[in-house]
Amino acid sequence: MNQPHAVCIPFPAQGHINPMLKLAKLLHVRGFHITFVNTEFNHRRLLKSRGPNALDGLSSFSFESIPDGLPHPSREDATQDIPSLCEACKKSCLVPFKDLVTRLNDSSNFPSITCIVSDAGMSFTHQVSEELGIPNVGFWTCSGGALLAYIQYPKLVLEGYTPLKDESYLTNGYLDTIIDWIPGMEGIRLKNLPSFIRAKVDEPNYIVLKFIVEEMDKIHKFSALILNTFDTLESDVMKQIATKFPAVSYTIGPFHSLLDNLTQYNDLKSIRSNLWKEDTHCLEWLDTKQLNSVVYVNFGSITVLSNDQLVEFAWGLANTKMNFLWIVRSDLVMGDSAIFPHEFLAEIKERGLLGGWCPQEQVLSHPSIGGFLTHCGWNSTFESISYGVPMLCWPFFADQQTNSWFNCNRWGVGMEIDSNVKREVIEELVRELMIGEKGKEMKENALKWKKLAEEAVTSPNGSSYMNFDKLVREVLLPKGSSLLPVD
Ligand SMILES: O=c1ccn([C@@H]2O[C@H](COP(=O)(O)OP(=O)(O)O[C@H]3O[C@H](CO)[C@@H](O)[C@H](O)[C@H]3O)[C@@H](O)[C@H]2O)c(=O)[nH]1
Repeated sequence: MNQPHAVCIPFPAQGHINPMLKLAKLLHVRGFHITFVNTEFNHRRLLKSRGPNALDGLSSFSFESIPDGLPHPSREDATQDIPSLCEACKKSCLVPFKDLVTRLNDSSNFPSITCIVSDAGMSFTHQVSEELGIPNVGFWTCSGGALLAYIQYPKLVLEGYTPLKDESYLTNGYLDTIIDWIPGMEGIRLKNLPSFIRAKVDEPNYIVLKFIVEEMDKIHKFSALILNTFDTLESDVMKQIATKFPAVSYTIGPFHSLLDNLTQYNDLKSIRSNLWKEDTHCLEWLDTKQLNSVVYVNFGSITVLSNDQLVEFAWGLANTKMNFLWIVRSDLVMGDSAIFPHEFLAEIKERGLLGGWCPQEQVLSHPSIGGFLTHCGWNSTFESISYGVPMLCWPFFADQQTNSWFNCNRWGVGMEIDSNVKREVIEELVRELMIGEKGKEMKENALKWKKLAEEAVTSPNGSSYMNFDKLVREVLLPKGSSLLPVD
């Protein structure tokens, strides 16, 4: 069998699994046999949310799982603790991953493995790649801007900007310091860099800070780096990134639009990666609403709120008297389930819909959605940009602060909410987003980016379309392998 075979391994969290699955589908459409590797915990969750046969039935696209090394969690429907996951993946995944790759390679049921496509945060895959002689291509799931920011971390540590010495640095104006030595990100402040900059040595985020510094040190080992972004959106940043890496970076986003343009993709549509059960009733509800009249609220898969914050958001939204769809994940509220005041539930009856998890791309592309109140995870940000939806940004952690800065300061599609959330501010900003002058301007900019995103994935000259073709031919495909034509 000389079919090329890619083993795709995401970092085990929703915001990494989703784009990796899309990348795997893109490769499958080009003729690759795919093995997609989840952790056992996430594999179980997928089968629970999508049904026991959800991952069967497609030839040349199989799912495998490896243990993550963490103790059995108290709940199966919640995101695992991120610092613990970072440590566990580093310690526990190498051996089972190597065993899996060896077993697949020795089996006559599968074509030989021709490349590993690894999340850039799963650097143990380098050892497997080196020992078994299989090329390893990295997938960076955040924006180019976030990559450029994270590349600065070793220098920020060396020069004493981080970890913070004590609590007082969070409030004494220190985080407003402008960092003027990152070309491509002029004007950015410490507080707009990925949030781990705020870590103190005695807190869990320091584990993530250390993890990132170590991973950044190894990122140059990948034979190429893939990004879910497009050239015109991040041209300055991508020019800087090109000077930092010997390996070429391939910007091939938006993945979902590139996929939608490929007719062979239809066969793959049933494979989805949501770890929570999707509620599609919201789409029918959206059908009953007018054009651009609904605020969509979703904080992704990791953000947690205190119940007080939840209540401030709730009343802020209710007081606008506007329609809204709010996805309240079962683990959104810290340590408990969400408790909404009865008066709030009565007040929003006709115009507010609460759900547990939704098909986000279908929601964002629905004509009744006028704005998105988001935590600015890169997938949500990029999906919003590519569907032409302006944003109200409440960055929670990681790269979200940086994405919010780009939304508000470079792309003209966002306004930021202070982390100390107050209902009056939410009410005012939601109104501005939906019916204000600034909102109109942001909508126009978002539609401009949507058009540019569509151009990027269009055959034959779109930058992402061409980059994907180059990635397959120049990096992923071994010499002499067959390649399916793209339509
Ligand atoms: O109800 C929902 C909520 C989310 N999603 C999808 O889930 C993904 C969520 O990803 P993202 O918006 O990036 O948020 P997080 O889950 O928080 O993502 C993590 O991973 C991202 C990529 O590395 C980082 O940018 C974030 O900061 C990090 O928190 C997206 O594809 C959404 O379309 C749904 O389909 N339905």
